[in-house]
Amino acid sequence: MSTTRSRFARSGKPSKVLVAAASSCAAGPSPADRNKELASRMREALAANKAAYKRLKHETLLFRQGEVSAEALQQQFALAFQSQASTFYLELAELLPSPGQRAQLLSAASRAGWIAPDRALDDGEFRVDLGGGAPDQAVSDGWRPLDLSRLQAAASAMAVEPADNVKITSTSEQNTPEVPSTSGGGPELPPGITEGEPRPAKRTRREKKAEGNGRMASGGTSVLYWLRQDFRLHDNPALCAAAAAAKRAGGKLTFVYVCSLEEDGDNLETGTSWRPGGACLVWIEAALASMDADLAARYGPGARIVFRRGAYLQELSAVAAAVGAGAVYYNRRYEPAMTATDASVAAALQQQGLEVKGYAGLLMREPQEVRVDMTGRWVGHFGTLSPFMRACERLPALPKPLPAPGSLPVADRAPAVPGSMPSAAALGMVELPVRPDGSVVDWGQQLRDAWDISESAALALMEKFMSEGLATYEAARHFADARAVSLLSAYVHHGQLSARLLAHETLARGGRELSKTFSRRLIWRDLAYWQLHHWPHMAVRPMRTHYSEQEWNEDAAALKAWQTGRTGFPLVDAGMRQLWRTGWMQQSIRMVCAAFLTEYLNIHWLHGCRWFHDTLVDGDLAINSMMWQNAGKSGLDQWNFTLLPTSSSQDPDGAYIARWVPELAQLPRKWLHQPWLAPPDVLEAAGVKFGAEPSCYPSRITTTVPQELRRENARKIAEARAKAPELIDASGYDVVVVPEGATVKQDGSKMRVFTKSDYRKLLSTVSGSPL
Ligand SMILES: Cc1cc2nc3c(=O)[nH]c(=O)nc-3n(C[C@H](O)[C@H](O)[C@H](O)COP(=O)(O)OP(=O)(O)OC[C@H]3O[C@@H](n4cnc5c(N)ncnc54)[C@H](O)[C@@H]3O)c2cc1C
Repeated sequence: MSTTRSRFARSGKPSKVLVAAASSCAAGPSPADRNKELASRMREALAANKAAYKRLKHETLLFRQGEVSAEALQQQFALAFQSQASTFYLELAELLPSPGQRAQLLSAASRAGWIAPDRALDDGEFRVDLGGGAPDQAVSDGWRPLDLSRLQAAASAMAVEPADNVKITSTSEQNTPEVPSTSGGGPELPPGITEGEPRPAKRTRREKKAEGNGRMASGGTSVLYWLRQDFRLHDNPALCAAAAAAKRAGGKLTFVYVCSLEEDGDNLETGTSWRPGGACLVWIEAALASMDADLAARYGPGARIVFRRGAYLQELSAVAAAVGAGAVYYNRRYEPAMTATDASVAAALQQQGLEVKGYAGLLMREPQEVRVDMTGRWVGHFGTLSPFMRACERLPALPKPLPAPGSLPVADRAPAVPGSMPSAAALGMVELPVRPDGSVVDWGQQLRDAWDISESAALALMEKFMSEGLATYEAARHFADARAVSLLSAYVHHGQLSARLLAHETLARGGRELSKTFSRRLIWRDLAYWQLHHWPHMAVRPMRTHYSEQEWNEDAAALKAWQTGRTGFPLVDAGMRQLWRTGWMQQSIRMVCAAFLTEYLNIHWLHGCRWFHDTLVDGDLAINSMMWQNAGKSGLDQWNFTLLPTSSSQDPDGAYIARWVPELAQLPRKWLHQPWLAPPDVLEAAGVKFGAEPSCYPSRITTTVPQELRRENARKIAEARAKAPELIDASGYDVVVVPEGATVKQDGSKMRVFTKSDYRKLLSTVSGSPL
């Protein structure tokens, strides 16, 4: 423990070095107001440092109590230190008046490892000058550590005043901390580093020597590209970097996929993370098969994927040894179990002498990058989209998406690694029940029939949406038949479509003007990951902690009816049947089904969350948990609208119901949403019979008036809230304890979250005390 403390003691100091650097930079020709601004930024940085220190003290205490592992604690230390330094440097650079000064500062920061090398490049004109080669080459150049003399040459070529008066204290010589290296792609990278190489660890003499001849420290020349949730060639930062590294070292690139579900999360019953559900596994298997074929067709047989089943570490080590790899590259994942797994695998591989590098390829903004600021102008409640969006806007612009590599340094022949499986299907990740007669029930076929699971299909669908759907999204996105939505969620979730590419395309095609809502959808996605990062238990525990006291119904029969689409409420049943058959539902229908379970049946949102996780092809721990928490009213947001299962606005002509609930297909549209109201002769003419037999449409599982059911649910929420007055503010709003690091200013403080007005009013009735 003392080592960790001393690490922080050293890493907590660099603000002094930064201050020295900053003041010498500011002492140049900058006007007085720049200095003022600089001083205030520095004060903020120092305050943030203090908050980080408090947080680390708390984490250390938890470590002593055995609640936090040594590894997690070390990561916290590394993050706290790096994030302060990185943010500070980047902000400081913005304030400097001349490109020469900026370049010097960023370059020094990059050499010291405080910011990613590509940030140093990202400074306007310099990027142009240094990225002058062929597109692939420019990309790979961009990832290399910078050489200051090259920057200075570039500056003088552009006749930029060399900033001689600026004396920058390079922290690399003075104060390189011995924090655990995150170059292993651990989850925690500093804000501001959205992609590129993580901060390099202090290089050994052997490594420095190896760099001279382009070889990796281990002596291997080849690179493993570890595929996970990034089944694509376009805009794939880890792939571009891996290819460039292998080219530099004169080695080959090998693609490897390891199936180790056990290490990706717990099973559905327990724990904070759930391994991918059944529908997602079907998708992954097909995505791997399609990518394997694409790779071979485009780059030759040497690009075929090596399929392994077993523990990540063991399998990656075995493949690395077999192909002579000295490095493993991958795009990061963000679910709690996955980040923990990745960090420990990376650390162990590094111990074996392999270079391990993680990149940001799944989200637009990595969760640890965004800090919400609730102190300025009020734009919305904590945890909702607006403050999060504002925090994202303060970050550097998103880098442009990368093209698919034109060529890859792969072997001439398909890799033959003993112990590998011949195909994705042979990994056996999808469990298929066997009938008594021995035949296999391939339930995944209906999903494969419903979707073209390939990168090319994702790109084609995006193009179709851009040219046909985007313009109508705003007005027609709520229709159940998905006439105006993109249908891209599963492709985005599994990394077959880059979120960053989708965002860039949307912007380029006038998305902001055509649909404010669609332009924000991917920010919602990042918000979900930000929530999961700060509330790692959000898949299993209410984020408003006092809601865990809520009394729910335990009604297995009702739950089963909901899952199988036999509730007797046609819109709910249509949605749940579509989910089972295709693994997908349009958002409003997901909301109708979710609200039906929680508000009308008063069944715990966790049951719904689990079912969706297992049956959705886009089943995403972060988004699914966020949406179900909100449906269950215990999330940071509460749905403040009524979704009646009998409403016809999502399916005005009843075609959606008729498609998925064929028992009602002949019923006139007027009665489709509430068939129990249809006169007997109409029912008879349409051939509709109510009953439990499969040929009949089920009778309603509840005949209580929906409004009364909702009132009852609200009463139960009020009772739970009344037990925790300390978590309710004077105006009746719930408060949550804000996790450290989630905001710019608030660390560990209590913050008000949006609370429906009827819940606020009801509370005083239940608790008997005026608010
Ligand atoms: C109870 C419930 C559970 C959900 N579970 C998931 C899930 O597990 N995985 C999932 O991807 N979406 C989930 N959603 C969000 C949303 O319903 C789907 O993303 C959307 O319906 C997918 O269709 P689309 O691609 O046509 O979306 P579009 O409307 O075209 O949106 C484009 C993209 O934006 C993202 N997006 C859209 N809505 C949201 C949202 N509310 N939050 C975060 N990102 C969003 C998705 O990546 C989507 O592909 C859930 C919604 C509800 C109400």
